[in-house]
Amino acid sequence: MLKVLSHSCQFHNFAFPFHSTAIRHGAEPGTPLFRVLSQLRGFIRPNPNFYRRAFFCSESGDGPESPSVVEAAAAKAIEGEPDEAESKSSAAMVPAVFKPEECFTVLALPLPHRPLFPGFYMPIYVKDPKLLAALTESRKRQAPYAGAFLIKDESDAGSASGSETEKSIYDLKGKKLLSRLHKVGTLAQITSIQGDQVVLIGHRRLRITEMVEEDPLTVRVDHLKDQPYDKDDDVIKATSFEVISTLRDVLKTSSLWRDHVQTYTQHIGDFNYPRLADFGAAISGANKLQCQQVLEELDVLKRLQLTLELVKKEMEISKIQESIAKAIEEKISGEQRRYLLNEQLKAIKKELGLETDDKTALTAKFRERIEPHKDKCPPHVLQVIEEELTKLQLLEASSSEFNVTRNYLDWLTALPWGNYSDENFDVIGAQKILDEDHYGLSDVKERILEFIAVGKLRGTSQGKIICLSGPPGVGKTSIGRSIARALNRKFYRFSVGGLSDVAEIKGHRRTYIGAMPGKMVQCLKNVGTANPLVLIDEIDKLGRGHAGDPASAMLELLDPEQNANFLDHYLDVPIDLSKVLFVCTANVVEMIPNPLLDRMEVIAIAGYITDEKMHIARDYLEKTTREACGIKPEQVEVTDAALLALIENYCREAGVRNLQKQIEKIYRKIALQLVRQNASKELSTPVAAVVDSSVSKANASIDSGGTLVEETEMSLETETARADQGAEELQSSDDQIGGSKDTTKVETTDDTEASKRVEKVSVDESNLSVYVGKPVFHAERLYDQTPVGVVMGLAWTAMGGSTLYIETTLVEAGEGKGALHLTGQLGDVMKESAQIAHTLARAILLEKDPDNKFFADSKLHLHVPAGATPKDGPSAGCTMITSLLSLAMKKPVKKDLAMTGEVTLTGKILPIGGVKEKTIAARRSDAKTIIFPSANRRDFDELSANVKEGLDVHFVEDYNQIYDLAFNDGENSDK
Ligand SMILES: Nc1ncnc2c1ncn2[C@@H]1O[C@H](COP(=O)(O)OP(=O)(O)OP(=O)(O)O)[C@@H](O)[C@H]1O
Repeated sequence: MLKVLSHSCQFHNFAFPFHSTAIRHGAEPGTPLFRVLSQLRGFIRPNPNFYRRAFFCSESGDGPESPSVVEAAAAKAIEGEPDEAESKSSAAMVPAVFKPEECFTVLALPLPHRPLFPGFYMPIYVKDPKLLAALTESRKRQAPYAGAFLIKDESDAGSASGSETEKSIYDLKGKKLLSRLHKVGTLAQITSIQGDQVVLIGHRRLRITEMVEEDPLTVRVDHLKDQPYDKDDDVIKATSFEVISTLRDVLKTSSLWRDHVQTYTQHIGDFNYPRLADFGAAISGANKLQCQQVLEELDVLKRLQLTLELVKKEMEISKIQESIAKAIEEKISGEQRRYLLNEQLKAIKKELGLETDDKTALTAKFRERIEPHKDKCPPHVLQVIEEELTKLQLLEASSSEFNVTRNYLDWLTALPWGNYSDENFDVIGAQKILDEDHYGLSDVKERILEFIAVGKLRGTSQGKIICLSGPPGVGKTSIGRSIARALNRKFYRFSVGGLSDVAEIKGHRRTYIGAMPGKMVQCLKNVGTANPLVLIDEIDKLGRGHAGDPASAMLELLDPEQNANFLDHYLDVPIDLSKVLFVCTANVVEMIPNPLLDRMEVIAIAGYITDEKMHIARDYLEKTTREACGIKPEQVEVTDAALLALIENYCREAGVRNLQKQIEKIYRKIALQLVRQNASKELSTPVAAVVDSSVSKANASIDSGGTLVEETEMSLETETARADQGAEELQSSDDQIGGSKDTTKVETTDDTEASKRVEKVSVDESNLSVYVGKPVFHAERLYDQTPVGVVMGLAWTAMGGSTLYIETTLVEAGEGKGALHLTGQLGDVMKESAQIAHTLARAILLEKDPDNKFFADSKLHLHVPAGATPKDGPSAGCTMITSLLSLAMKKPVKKDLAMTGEVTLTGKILPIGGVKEKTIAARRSDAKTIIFPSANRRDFDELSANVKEGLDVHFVEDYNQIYDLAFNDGENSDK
């Protein structure tokens, strides 16, 4: 059994003394071939191991070396001495003293990978003990020769892998094995046998003629001789030079070959053309069949040509190899360079103190941040910060845990621990600020001033929860901002409308990816002080949470008992929120969760009456809008009549947001008008002229345009044309906006500079619709004098108070037909209230007029407009009774009467809510007499004088009093 040691025909270096004699034989110095080979030697660097290199063996076999020397060299190679292993594939050249030409019967050694070329070493493994014994025997008999033959590929496909070929070859014997061997092989000298390892040296070409013995396979052979050739043949010379020059080219790029060539040129004495061909083929990486072809070729020229083909291919490969190596080297060296430079830069920066490494820089940053607050910062927080900083140092900078810790420290150190803004305890100054920002709202302002006064006396202020409730646009949010200004606290606002995730308030746990602290921690970081004013908007619209209850979380946040140690899930250290002043806003107090409401100080802002709105519009909204639009006060005049019309016909709601929008609309239009005027004037001459109100601005422009042409004597027609065009544009804009020419005045005052000329736009009742469109509200009042069966009631909505009419008519009359039909989107409570009213009205009528069977015999229809608006509540009870009685008695109620109050079955009048809103609504509808339950007297008394002014208000306990007021003009009423 054979196992080949090296896969390609690799040549091991063997320690062997150099033959200076070798150079004496062979190519003569001075011949061209010699010169080329000498040049080739020039590529070879001097090698200190040179004298220990191995050589080719001399084909003639008449060299001076004994087999024992060769054996020693082979043994060394097999043992793998370091200097020799370095050039495993170098060639070997061994002189021999035997007479191989006498060997005609040899043991056949199959070579699975490559043929053995004459002059080359090849170590193989012989696994077949019989063959090994025969080889050992023949060596002992001083005939240490065998035939080495390449194995043919099975089916010549060459697809079988090396190990498969070996396996199948091991099983073959005799003829079968013979048929698998190439007929041409090499006579190999057995130089050493160690265990199953046999080192062969190729000597001469053989051809198998017949089989002599089957096991081990022994064959009879012919010795092949190269065909005679002419040494001076030009073609042979040229081909061999080409082989040499190609080898030289390969040498330039491939260090692998250097050793081969070095060895070869050292043995230049043995040089001849056939040997050159063998050498080229043997050291090329060509496949075994191509090598076998070279081996079988006896025509020297052809052999050289075949070899040339192989070395050329080798050169191409080596070029590719070189470019690959170069590319990789460039890449690696580029990266290395970059890395090195970066490291150097870091080191330099560190040395200069410009930068420390990431972790140190981070730690320093956090320490620096906490340093100023260190004495004010609670010890437990300092401890956590220290622990986290230590942890940060231990963590790998690229780990996710590092990022989590860094973010956590970022939050923890960014909070204003113990950092409070200096509070303002100056009551007078605070009042000034509050008055500056808002008109009226005396309740709220008073409460804030009380708060400041307490703070001043105590020397410190305690966090409180104030809840501002009221319809939209009454200034709840803006007063919150103003309170913060008055108290000199930082302001932070967040809305909790629809909030359903507790994490928004309490933060996420740090374990979640993308975890964030809650709103309150964000607020503290944002404002940078621990005592801000936090406005929590829309607390009545707090969502119902699916995971956790936001209301309870809000409770923990707001409750002064609990929030001194508020625990955010993310921060995980208690925060003191007791110094924070919370102001909440709500539209409907009833919607606020009870435990929260319980802890709040509710201040209701009911809405504004016309008079208040006038003040707000004039002194606040107009001013801010004017500034926002960049208009000077002298450029515009909005008359009182226009404002009143705006409030009464366009903005009837309780708040002033809509009023603000309308004023903005007016001012925007004025701004456009002014800019257009200026634009057209730039085309014409600015001239000092006071234009009469009846003269249009367009004409003024045209006049001035004309003057310009005259004065400057510019006969440019185009200029005039442009002025004309400008005038036309202006005319059209006047038509749109100015409406009547008398109402929009343009005044041009002669100031020092022409640019300071002022035009005044006036807005009054007559041209208001040009700015804000047609009136939205015509009249809330449906009837001038309410007919029989109709009574004005008063209602409260989240948008403020409003008047509503209760209308009752007779559907049909007939004995026993008494019934009541209700319409107007009434809720259950209101329906019940209507039933009570029906019953009570019947009882009262019976009492007042026992013969009147109206209710018993009439089918009635009670309706509450507007039908599209859902209504509910018991406070229209007394209005319904009055409406029913009015119809029954066919008597209209007193003119300009409005009433509200819940009625019991016995006729008692119970209190209602929203007195202020209802009073304001009654005034808006021009009601002169109002009836309230007497229990609401206190509420009414608290109203400011301007709201109560000019109203005839009656407080009643019993329905009979209302009856008197409505039908008998109030003889017995209590005012
Ligand atoms: N009394 C007032 N004096 C001056 N300006 C006022 C007054 N009341 C309201 N405003 C102005 O009206 C506008 C609307 O007010 P704001 O937004 O505070 O209303 P709100 O009550 O918070 O409404 P919502 O309930 O819809 O949030 C603000 O520009 C505010 O300045």
